[in-house]
Amino acid sequence: MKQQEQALANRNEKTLLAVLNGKYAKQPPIWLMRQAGRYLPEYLATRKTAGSFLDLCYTPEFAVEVTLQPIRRFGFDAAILFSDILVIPDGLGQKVWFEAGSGPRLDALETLGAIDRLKPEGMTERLSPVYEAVRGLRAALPPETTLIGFSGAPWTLATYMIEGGTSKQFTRAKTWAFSNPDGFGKLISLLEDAVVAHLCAQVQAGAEALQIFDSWAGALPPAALKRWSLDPLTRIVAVVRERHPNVPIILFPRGAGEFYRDFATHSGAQGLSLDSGLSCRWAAETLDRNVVLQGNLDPIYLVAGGTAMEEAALAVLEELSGRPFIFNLGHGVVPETPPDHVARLVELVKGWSGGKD
Ligand SMILES: Cc1c2[nH]c(c1CCC(=O)O)Cc1[nH]c(c(CCC(=O)O)c1C)Cc1[nH]c(c(CCC(=O)O)c1C)Cc1[nH]c(c(C)c1CCC(=O)O)C2
Repeated sequence: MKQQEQALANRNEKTLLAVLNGKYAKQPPIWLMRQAGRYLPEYLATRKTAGSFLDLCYTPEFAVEVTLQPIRRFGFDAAILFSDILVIPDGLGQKVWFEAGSGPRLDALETLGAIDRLKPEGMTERLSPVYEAVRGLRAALPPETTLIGFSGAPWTLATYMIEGGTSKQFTRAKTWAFSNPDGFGKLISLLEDAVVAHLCAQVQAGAEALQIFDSWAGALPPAALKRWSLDPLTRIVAVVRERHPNVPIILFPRGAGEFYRDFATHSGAQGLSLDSGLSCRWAAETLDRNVVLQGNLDPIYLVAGGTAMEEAALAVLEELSGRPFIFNLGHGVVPETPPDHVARLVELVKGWSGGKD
């Protein structure tokens, strides 16, 4: 191939997809959880025009715009659809709203009987603006940028639905799970189907890779973590992969600790997103080499910036880059993050030359 054509082909190759399919890249691709959001002045401006947070999620034109903002600014290798995990309960007919300062609020499920009032039929129709945004993004994104669709995991969604919002102890959700596992299992099973439907609809609209967030996996003790996080996610991966064998799936079982080993060997996922609590060296040495690792800089290093951030990012690169790897944070970008620090991080990862040939 002539040099010019080769350069063009390389430019159009989606590095992140190639890595998720097991290809080693000397320089790892980079994207960040919550790369769109309140740390960007342009997000705050769009947010003001859009009305409520859910209006922003459900207006394809605005959702496309805020998804593209961090791509324009930083040239990340992937765009993650701008939406929220709580569109699933909203689409199931449970009331969801966002209050400034106190995070998401839901009309909590008070009894197991409330599960029967959820409306799984018609959910994807109600969420059609989300899929419309995915379609718009595929048309708007540069050819080298991978489009990631996402969903919350059944356990994490169940915590919000039962607690009525964010929780510290998860007393109500865990009490249901521990004292009436059969009844609680009905909710998890309904959510498994909803997650599969939501992910497949995103793929049909053009999502090229998927990430499932189990943000509160770490709140469960071992036997419950297996039953309510690992097992449902394994079933979801199997069904989605059967329908869409070429779409890689990344799981993020935040706080799952040594269970990351089981996620690597048993879930069937192509990628595993590491939280910041895990040692990169431990992960590199322990986790099955068939799974692509993603992570895991502590997001507060991005607030600190300077040499502290640079040294921590280099340590992640050095310890994880010997295998197919995607640079990311261990959790989402926080609103206090100066955008300049993000620019510096991207420059550092893109300019890194320590990877093995
Ligand atoms: C648990 C969870 C939620 N939402 C999400 C998770 C899983 C990841 C994680 O653990 O953080 C996932 C999520 N939420 C959002 C995205 C968009 C894509 C991206 O990552 O850029 C994604 C992938 C936008 C958002 N979701 C939310 C915002 C802030 C809302 C605003 O603009 O006022 C954004 C940009 C609101 C939200 N939504 C949720 C919470 C707890 C909050 C309030 C906390 C906060 O304010 O950061 C639920």
